[in-house]
Amino acid sequence: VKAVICVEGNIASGKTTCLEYFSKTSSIEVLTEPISKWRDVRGHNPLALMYQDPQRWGITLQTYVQLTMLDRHLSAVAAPVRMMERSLFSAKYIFVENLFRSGKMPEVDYAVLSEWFDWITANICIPVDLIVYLQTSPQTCHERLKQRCREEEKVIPLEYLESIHQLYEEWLIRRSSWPVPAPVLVIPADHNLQRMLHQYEENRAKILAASL
Ligand SMILES: Nc1ncnc2c1ncn2[C@@H]1O[C@H](COP(=O)(O)OP(=O)(O)O)[C@@H](O)[C@H]1O
Ligand SMILES: O=c1ccn([C@H]2C[C@H](O)[C@@H](COP(=O)(O)O)O2)c(=O)[nH]1
Repeated sequence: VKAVICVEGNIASGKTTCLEYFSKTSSIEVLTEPISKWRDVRGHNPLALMYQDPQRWGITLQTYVQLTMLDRHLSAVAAPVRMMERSLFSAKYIFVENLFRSGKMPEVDYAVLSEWFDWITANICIPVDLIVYLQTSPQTCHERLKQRCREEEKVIPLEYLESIHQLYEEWLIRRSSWPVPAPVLVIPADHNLQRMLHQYEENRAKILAASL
């Protein structure tokens, strides 16, 4: 039986580090976010453009994110357990929603993206068995983001991470915004690396149980 686990969390919450840890398990295959594609589609960088001018380029980035995430979800599974970074769902429920709610996405762009998303989810089966939510404070993410130093992300203020955090909490904890496609395992993720790895080990059985 194959299982799909999506690792969700704010920007720089530690998702890649978590996936890297579990990639050492032979029964687990890991799919990281297609961010290299978002930074280079035929020589263009829609991620950088979006941060520079979200009003103009938000729909461009999010259309491409939606395509590349769909491609990830539909790619052939090669191991008993698949762990992937984020999902088609968070692209829409967190990032598109954030652009729209903050007034940075025109209503018509939001409508077109929503029509696409609704069509995809109504016509294509996107199986998810478990969501692992790395729950952090926006301050922690802000510090880790500065430390990581991705060129495109230098313009991200703390307020942006606070909005993303609120949307994640509404979706996965308060469950007041959008449908949650799978059970949620919450892992507090403000701790240092050593403690985080220890917590991943403690949660290993629960995570792998998704494949039973
Ligand atoms: N528990 C931790 N404590 C301190 N720094 C961390 C921790 N986990 C990850 N980092 C660092 O924070 C940055 C963001 O982590 P990363 O795993 O890339 O997050 P994400 O994939 O969620 O954006 C990286 O520089 C990483 O080395
Ligand atoms: O739908 C999306 C998904 C991601 N992004 C942005 C947010 C970050 O700048 C990167 C992803 O980096 P992580 O460190 O893996 O969180 O891409 C977006 O704008 N829209």
